[in-house]
Amino acid sequence: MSNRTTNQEDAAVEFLVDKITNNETNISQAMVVREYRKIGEGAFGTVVQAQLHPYESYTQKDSDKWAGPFAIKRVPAQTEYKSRELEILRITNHPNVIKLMYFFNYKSPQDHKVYQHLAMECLPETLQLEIRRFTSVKQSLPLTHIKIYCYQIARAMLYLHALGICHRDIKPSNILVDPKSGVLKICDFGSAKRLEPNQPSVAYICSRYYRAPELIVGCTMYTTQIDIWGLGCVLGEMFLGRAVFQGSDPTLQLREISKLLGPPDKRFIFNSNPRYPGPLFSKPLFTGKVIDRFQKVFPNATDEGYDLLLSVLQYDPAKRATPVEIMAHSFFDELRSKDFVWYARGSGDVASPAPSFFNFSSFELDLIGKLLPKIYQFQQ
Ligand SMILES: Nc1ncnc2c1ncn2[C@@H]1O[C@H](COP(=O)(O)OP(=O)(O)OP(=O)(O)O)[C@@H](O)[C@H]1O
Repeated sequence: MSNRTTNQEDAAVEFLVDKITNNETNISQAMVVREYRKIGEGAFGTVVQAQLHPYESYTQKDSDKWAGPFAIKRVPAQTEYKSRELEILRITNHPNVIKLMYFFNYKSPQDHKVYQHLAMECLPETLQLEIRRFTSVKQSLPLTHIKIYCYQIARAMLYLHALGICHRDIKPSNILVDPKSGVLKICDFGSAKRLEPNQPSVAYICSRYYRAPELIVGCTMYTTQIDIWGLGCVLGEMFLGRAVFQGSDPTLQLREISKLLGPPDKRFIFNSNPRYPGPLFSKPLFTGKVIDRFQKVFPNATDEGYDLLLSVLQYDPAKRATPVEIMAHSFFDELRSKDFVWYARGSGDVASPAPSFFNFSSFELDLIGKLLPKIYQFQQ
């Protein structure tokens, strides 16, 4: 076959790649790639839906050997920044983290540049789209959906953070969901990094609305707790239907945060970055208690919801709840009930099977430790 052909029947593009590596077996072989739908476009790459076929049996056109569908992310190869994504996806293996199935490099016949391709399992939607679907009809996500999604984000973070991996770009468009099964997986490890203790990292990371306050003031010695701030922003967005802190420029982002949390403590700013040159926003922008402010901003969040939001949206990263504390929070007690039922979007009044929330690996059990009876209380 020619290197790149267009199949008229379904307008798919097919091309042969000499060496495609299976992430699980590490075995490489020649395969035909059939790309048939663009599903995402980011700052760095394109994501297409595709299938793969071993080249050796390719002539049996209608054989059942087409594997997929996969989501193939294509980014320019050999930039130090992007090679981390492959490195990280090669070592991660968790129900709430997107799984890498195959990877390969391929020289584009258009611009003759080499692109790295990551073929991942494909989920139907992003959390961003799911939130929008409800806001477009002036609703917010049902409370049970908010719980199952937030719990799975925390579970992914427990795993990633224990490996030292900080995602650094948590936001609803980097969270994939299957609204039929309720399964959630974190994707886009293009900004992720293994943080080493006492090693600085760039502060200019993470999308503006989801940036932790320490990043806004230029802290370079941050921890994986910046992802917990992102979780708090995503949780708030699920209640609200729109991003909670929408700063119109990077420094005004801190002002938006202070409208909900009150002014940042000067010590917090100094500890984050003693040379922070920006505005301190030390004047209170509302009167009354912070909890009253939360109740006003998130009228439908429930008492447990306020408590969880307050525990994660903390200026001081050391005071922010950890992933295991979040998983054990009473906000998720409904999920632990043996009578738990939920109704997937579009399922009418037919109850849907719940995703597996508690199928912990021994690695996770070690991390959970003493909190296991709290996380798993009603099922024992
Ligand atoms: N495994 C997947 N399954 C389904 N859709 C996916 C998958 N991976 C990515 N996408 C889609 O492609 C979009 C872009 O992917 P990704 O965020 O990894 O790329 P990016 O270039 O880093 O984007 P950005 O610059 O917006 O962060 C996602 O928002 C999502 O819509």
